[in-house]
Amino acid sequence: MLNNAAARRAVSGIVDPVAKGLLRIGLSPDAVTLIGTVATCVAALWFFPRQQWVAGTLVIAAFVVADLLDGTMARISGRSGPWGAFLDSTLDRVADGAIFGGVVLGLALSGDTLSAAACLLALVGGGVVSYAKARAESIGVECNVGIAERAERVILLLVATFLTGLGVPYVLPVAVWILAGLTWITVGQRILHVRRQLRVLPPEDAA
Ligand SMILES: CCCCCCCC/C=C\CCCCCCCC(=O)OC[C@H](COP(=O)(O)O[C@@H]1[C@H](O)[C@H](OP(=O)(O)O)[C@@H](O)[C@H](O)[C@H]1O)OC(=O)CCCCCCC/C=C\CCCCCCCC
Ligand SMILES: Nc1ccn([C@@H]2O[C@H](COP(=O)(O)O)[C@@H](O)[C@H]2O)c(=O)n1
Ligand SMILES: [Mg+2]
Ligand SMILES: [Mg+2]
Repeated sequence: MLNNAAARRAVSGIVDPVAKGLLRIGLSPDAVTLIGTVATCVAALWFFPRQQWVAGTLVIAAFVVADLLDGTMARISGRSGPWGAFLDSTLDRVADGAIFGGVVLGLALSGDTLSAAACLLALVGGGVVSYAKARAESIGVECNVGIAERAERVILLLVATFLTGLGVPYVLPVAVWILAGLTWITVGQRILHVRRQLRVLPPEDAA
């Protein structure tokens, strides 16, 4: 839903100048992908298991935007390519594992094992959502569909962790169940989408 041209245009006024600045100081798109992932993982696995929700959210939010910056840097500098696409997508899965895994640990260690289980369901579902897209693309089918793509999943979880840190009750347990539901609905949407596309494609085009 958010991974579209309109959403990207809306943030480009901030993202583009920052991307140009990072290129000017000599950082490469790959370095930003890597730094963003490592910093996100360290922050998620340090703050969230300790239930330091506000600090964790703010640090992760600062570094997860590296995912918007790296592609912009690659495009501006004419370095977009299959290697960068592979690295970006693969490291997204690592960052998601750390963010959602950190929340699973935080919830479980606080004694809320039911919410921890819901968050685990959302984590596994998120992996399946992304796998479905990668596998669809490998057989020649575009699969940019679904109610809860990565941007929605990350933003919903981070808003919930932030509000929880501010003391708003029930928001994280409710959010992780909603996330688990929306994520698995997205799995279903992608499976149906691929099925429909393969029905309209001649067999030789769906390799
Ligand atoms: C009550 C209010 C409290 C507020 C508390 C603070 C909460 C903070 C919440 C959010 C802030 C952080 C927002 C960060 C958003 C980044 C999300 C993101 O993942 O963006 C990347 C996304 C897709 O990028 P890719 O193409 O690189 O990734 C693809 C994706 O992983 C696919 O996964 P799937 O969907 O299948 O599961 C893979 O399949 C695919 O392989 C992979 O390539 O990009 C977008 O979606 C673009 C639009 C995002 C718009 C987000 C709006 C962000 C809002 C605020 C950001 C502010 C920007 C400021 C920049 C400052 C720079 C220093
Ligand atoms: N290190 C990188 C990261 C990304 N790319 C290219 O950008 C595309 C993703 O763009 P986002 O704005 O969603 O990050 C990706 O498909 C690559 O083409 C790159 O080249 N190098
Ligand atoms: Mg990116
Ligand atoms: Mg990425």
